[in-house]
Amino acid sequence: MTDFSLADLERIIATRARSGDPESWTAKLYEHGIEKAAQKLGEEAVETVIAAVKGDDKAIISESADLLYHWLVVLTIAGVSTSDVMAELERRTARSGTAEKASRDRS
Ligand SMILES: N=c1c2ncn([C@@H]3O[C@H](COP(=O)(O)OP(=O)(O)OP(=O)(O)O)[C@@H](O)[C@H]3O)c2ncn1[C@@H]1O[C@H](COP(=O)(O)O)[C@@H](O)[C@H]1O
Repeated sequence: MTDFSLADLERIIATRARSGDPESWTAKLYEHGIEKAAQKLGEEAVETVIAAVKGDDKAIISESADLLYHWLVVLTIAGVSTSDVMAELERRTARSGTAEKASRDRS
């Protein structure tokens, strides 16, 4: 069990993104812009899917960490915060996913 949260990593990423440190992967992605960061996010998503399909728990953990890190970098560059996403997820707790999909299919 750990106390480390996505909000903690989000704060680290925000600082590192603007650090200008040549050793920082976060700064490198930030300087390249949203397309490069989004491309890395997509690659890590695919690697997570492959790990899941293989049933490789160790790889699922490692690829999920890569995925969440790159997701946070994309959010940072886009100027969207995790609390915006959490507010949307909280809003969705009011009804089930299948009910939500059914309401969209009717409209
Ligand atoms: N959590 C991460 C994190 N996860 C992944 N990565 C980097 O993301 C890059 C992924 O690149 P690649 O796709 O080439 O790597 P890969 O997928 O492992 O390689 P392949 O499987 O494709 O061969 C690597 O350089 C990883 O080191 C991360 N870089 C940084 N962080 C966090 O961000 C903080 C700041 O990092 P810097 O900005 O680098 O100082 C760190 O202290 C960490 O807390």
